[in-house]
Amino acid sequence: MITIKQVSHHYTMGKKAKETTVPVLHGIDLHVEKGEIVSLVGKSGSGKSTLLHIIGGFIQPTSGQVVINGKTITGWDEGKLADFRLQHIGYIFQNFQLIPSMTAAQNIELPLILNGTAKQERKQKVAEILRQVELEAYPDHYPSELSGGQQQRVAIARALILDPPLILADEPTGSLDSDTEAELLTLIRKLNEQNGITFFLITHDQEVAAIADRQLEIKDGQMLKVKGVMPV
Ligand SMILES: Nc1ncnc2c1ncn2[C@@H]1O[C@H](COP(=O)(O)OP(=O)(O)OP(=O)(O)O)[C@@H](O)[C@H]1O
Repeated sequence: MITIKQVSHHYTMGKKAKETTVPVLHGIDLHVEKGEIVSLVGKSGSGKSTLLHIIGGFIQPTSGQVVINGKTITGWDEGKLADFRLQHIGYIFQNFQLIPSMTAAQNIELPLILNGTAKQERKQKVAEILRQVELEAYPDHYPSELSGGQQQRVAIARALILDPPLILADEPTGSLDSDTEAELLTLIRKLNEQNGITFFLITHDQEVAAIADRQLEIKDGQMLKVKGVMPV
């Protein structure tokens, strides 16, 4: 599902004459099988988010190759990447990133509008996914009228609505208390087992890392050690 070959990345900062480079990732190799849950842990600044953004095609690596669901996305233009993301990748973020002026149902419906799904089918799919994340009683609530856990379930429903085979999550439980976190982890496991969705999760949290089939650790931009099998 994800193959990363010798990916390195540095950011460039400052004005042209005084540019400095910030090296972040160094020769990363990584392979995630379809249907796996893989977690990535590492200290702040170790390069986790940069790697996630590279996997999602938001950042082109300085060197190396990224293959997602059989497609080598390295070097693609933004339009092609945006289409690819819509079909293949769902995102979940720590701060949910819901649109505050839209209800739960409207937030979830948005990707369906973007991909041109007809209205009746949209309504049907939103109702179905609201059931799956156990929010059928809250379609008309705005994000500010929902708890943190409910907001994150709306975000998960939005990530799932186009049936992507892969979900990338950046600290998905970072804003939740421990009970809500446990509920969310159960939901992730259920979605993995029932729908076969592959999850790649960045986390600081051992509870989250523990639900993964495999746990990767990054230190100073290099893959450190792997619980289970080797990353490639
Ligand atoms: N746009 C940018 N320009 C310059 N440097 C950046 C940029 N984004 C990140 N960095 C630097 O790259 C390094 C890795 O950042 P990254 O966000 O990938 O780390 P992280 O492991 O996700 O950290 P955290 O756990 O704190 O979110 C850091 O030193 C950061 O300052």
